[in-house]
Amino acid sequence: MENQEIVRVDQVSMKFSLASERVDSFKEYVIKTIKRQLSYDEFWALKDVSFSVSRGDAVGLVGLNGSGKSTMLKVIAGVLKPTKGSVTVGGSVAPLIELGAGFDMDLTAEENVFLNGALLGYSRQEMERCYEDIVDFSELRDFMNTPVKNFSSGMVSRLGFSIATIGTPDILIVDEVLSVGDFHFQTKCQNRIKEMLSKGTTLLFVSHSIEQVESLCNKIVWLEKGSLKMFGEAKGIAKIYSAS
Ligand SMILES: Nc1ncnc2c1ncn2[C@@H]1O[C@H](COP(=O)(O)OP(=O)(O)OP(=O)(O)O)[C@@H](O)[C@H]1O
Repeated sequence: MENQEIVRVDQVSMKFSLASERVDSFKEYVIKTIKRQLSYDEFWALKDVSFSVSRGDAVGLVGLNGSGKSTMLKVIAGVLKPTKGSVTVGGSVAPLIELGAGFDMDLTAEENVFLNGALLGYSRQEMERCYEDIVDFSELRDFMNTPVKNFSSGMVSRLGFSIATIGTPDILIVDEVLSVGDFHFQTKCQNRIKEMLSKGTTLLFVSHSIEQVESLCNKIVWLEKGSLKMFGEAKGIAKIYSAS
């Protein structure tokens, strides 16, 4: 990797196998599997995608539904292993993907702060130091003793975002989280991301709002049906994308 390069995506392709026929029961599934009667369609969600991200860049991933944006982020976050190609990442990664996915819904919000912190690799002491900040930022002080199963999806996301952004990671991966929560909280999240950017964090960001991408990002990766359509300076690409 070159000095300033922090993420390199090199000829990445990702294949999913989809069952091409309907199976109505588990029994039928087992029988068909044993008899090798199940057939699968191959689906390439990413096709030979390459780009490189420099330290401090804020990269917006844009494209229509199903173009492969979330899959790309998951491959970079290491959640999915690419079928072909490779991804090289030169720093710590905080993935804000499916916020609250690590929560235990039966536990209270407070218990989940410590559980989620542990999942993100923080010690109990570190989490105790950050606890007040998390409660403040989430604006959920009155609900910290409530089981998370009673939270609305917006509240779950607020808590998840507040925990996931306590540190200053080298790379922040944000998938659509800014589209949840109300306008007031979206603005707060956007400001926190800007703060992290000003401290040198590199951002990879999926949003359906080209305005949001333009406001946060200096580079754009435009995906179309799994292929890279354009990659480069945000301003120019945003104009072409908006007009398309
Ligand atoms: N685990 C999976 N198994 C099978 N197919 C999948 C899986 N994950 C994604 N896909 C398929 O891959 C394609 C790309 O999905 P992806 O979620 O990356 O698109 P996206 O650009 O993020 O879409 P959206 O804008 O709707 O969020 C879609 O057709 C989707 O159905």
